[in-house]
Amino acid sequence: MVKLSTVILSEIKQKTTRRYLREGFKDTLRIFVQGGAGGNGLPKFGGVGGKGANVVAVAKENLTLEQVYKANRSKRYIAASGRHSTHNFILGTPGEDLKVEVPVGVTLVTDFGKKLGELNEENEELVLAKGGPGGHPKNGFLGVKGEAYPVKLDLKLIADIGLVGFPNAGKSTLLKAISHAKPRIAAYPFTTVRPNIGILSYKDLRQISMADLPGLIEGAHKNKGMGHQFLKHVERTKLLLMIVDINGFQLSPQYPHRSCLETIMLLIKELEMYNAELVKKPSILVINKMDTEGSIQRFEEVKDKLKNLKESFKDYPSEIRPENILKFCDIIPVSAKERPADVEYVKNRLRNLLDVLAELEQQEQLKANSGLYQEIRQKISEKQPIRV
Ligand SMILES: Nc1nc2c(ncn2[C@@H]2O[C@H](COP(=O)(O)OP(=O)(O)OP(=O)(O)O)[C@@H](O)[C@H]2O)c(=O)[nH]1
Repeated sequence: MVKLSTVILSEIKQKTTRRYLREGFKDTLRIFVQGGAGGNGLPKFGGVGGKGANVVAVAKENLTLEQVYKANRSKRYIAASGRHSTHNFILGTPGEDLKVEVPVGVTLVTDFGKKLGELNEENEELVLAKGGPGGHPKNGFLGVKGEAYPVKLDLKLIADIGLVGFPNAGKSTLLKAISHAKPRIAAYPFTTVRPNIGILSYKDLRQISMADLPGLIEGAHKNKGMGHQFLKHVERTKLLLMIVDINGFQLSPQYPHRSCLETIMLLIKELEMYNAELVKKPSILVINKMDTEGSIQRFEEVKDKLKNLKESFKDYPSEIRPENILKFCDIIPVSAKERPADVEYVKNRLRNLLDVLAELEQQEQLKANSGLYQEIRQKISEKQPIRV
């Protein structure tokens, strides 16, 4: 009996939710920064006070926001003041800058929404708060206070490709298959949240990174589920890989079942609601689960509709219809789970597309114009398969 119920339960239990979807997701950290005060001058001798130190952020690979937090739980970074001018040291010594190590990929924004900058390279530095000048004749020999305000550290993943799709579309399956089970877990903040990054390796040693960005569901723009939290990571990817199940999608029994075409429409809508710029990114559409029963017929039915999305979407109500139409550089039916050759083909096309984009970027042609997708499509078709 116990054995029977275990079997039944294991049948019912399809898969557990990903850990980072169950637990809270945090990829920002708010800190307080204060530049050091300038030292006072010495009017009697015309002495100038030392300048207050700056608070400087320094980018470090493999550092997480959690580590930043653990290194200083008070989250306060107050730089040293400059020394006062004295009889012995007429020129006060300036304070030594306070360096705050932060993860590569961080954007730094003040509470007033002012973007201080982003740090995308190892050891890149950014002054967060300037120290005040020392006291001198023009300020009455009184040292000035340093800048002080809270700063938000906002971490965005940097990957070449952003993999987006509704739950169960097969994102993890594809990522695992395409990166040959070498998924590297991103050094990511607050450890409970770890969007996966897979590395696609090619015979010529080229490596391409792909981030699996889960949590997107229908209605995410109304803050359903994880809302749009993960979509910010798409902003920094060079191309989008959208994946849908040929059989469509149903979030739960309370939600309507969406066909494959509707799923594509809703995905584009969600991207657009987050940031209309996202739908201008070069994208490839992967239609997954082509091994399932009836999939070939379903694909035949939808194939032509995918060629003209604008026309195919026009009769849907505006709440679910996107305003912008994403133009796919390629549409690929696959079985991520059952057919390694399909996965290899996708891997090839991604490489082709990234190569074409790099060429176009070099020629500074990558401007949003209607003929561009035609050109990209043509160029990737001319590319030879790459040995993967
Ligand atoms: N038949 C079939 N099943 C697949 C295929 N790809 C994925 N699946 C199955 O679909 C289910 C969901 O796959 P996942 O890779 O976890 O999907 P996901 O998009 O990462 O889902 P979330 O983790 O919810 O975001 C799993 O049971 C997979 O085994 C496929 O090509 N064919």
